[in-house]
Amino acid sequence: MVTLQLENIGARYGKVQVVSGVTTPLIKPGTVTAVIGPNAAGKSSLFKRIAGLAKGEGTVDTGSAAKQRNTICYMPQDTGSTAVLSVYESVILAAKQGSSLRVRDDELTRIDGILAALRISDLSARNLGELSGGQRQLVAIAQTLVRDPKILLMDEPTSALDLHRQMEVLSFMRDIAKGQNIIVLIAIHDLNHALQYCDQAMAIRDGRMVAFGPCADVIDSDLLRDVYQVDGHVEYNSLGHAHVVLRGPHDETNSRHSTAVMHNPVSDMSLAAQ
Ligand SMILES: Nc1ncnc2c1ncn2[C@@H]1O[C@H](COP(=O)(O)OP(=O)(O)OP(=O)(O)O)[C@@H](O)[C@H]1O
Repeated sequence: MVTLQLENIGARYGKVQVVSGVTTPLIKPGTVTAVIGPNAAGKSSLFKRIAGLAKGEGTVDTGSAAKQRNTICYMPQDTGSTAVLSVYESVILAAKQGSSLRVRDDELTRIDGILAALRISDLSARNLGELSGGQRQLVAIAQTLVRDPKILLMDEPTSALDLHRQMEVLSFMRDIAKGQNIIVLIAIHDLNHALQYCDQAMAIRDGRMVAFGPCADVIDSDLLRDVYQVDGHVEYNSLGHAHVVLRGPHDETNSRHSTAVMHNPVSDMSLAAQ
């Protein structure tokens, strides 16, 4: 069974340390975790470190999936490609990465299924260079999914998508996590989407994890103020769905609040582990 646990994870570029001391509780299969935090907080760097693409200290424990092929797949934020390939060719190459180039019928069926689920089958014969930003992002999602990862790290996978597609893709990712019993981590700026589609949230600020737990516990007015420097709160609508209501940028000079981060990552983690 795949699990994910980070122990004292750091990430650095050369001598510059950008992530430090990230320790999580055991992340279970079948869950979607939102990785949230402001620009330059270290979300992408943490993903790269987990995927082995950035240097740094600490241990990434993936449970019994450790030795399987494609245990961890990272879908980067920048999905631009200038390769002279059709969409279908690029997805086949992604599926065959690191193995024989012979493509079996069942693999083609699986690729067709993923393209259909993302509603991009009609793009199959198009060249990558001719696609819109949103279309390229959907192809990148397909390229990641066909590798059949056990742990999927998606860096702002919906940033170029229209509202309908954003909801469709996030709902699809949640279904895949539950249906295939895999672990999905999504770096995301839209806190309402995190509340709606993710089971739990990890908040990063200045390269450190400042909270981890169920979304409704992590995303609150303290987090908005201390991590995002905005004033606001979380409300529940008649369907019981939580959503963030923002009042505006937090003005420190008019505030009697402390700027200390209110979440205690350790107590939040114990809450998450219950
Ligand atoms: N290749 C690199 N070389 C040097 N510094 C880098 C590199 N990539 C990122 N950084 C720095 O690491 C810090 C964290 O960046 P990172 O991309 O991890 O943040 P992020 O939380 O994903 O931000 P965003 O929400 O803006 O995408 C930033 O200060 C950034 O400038």
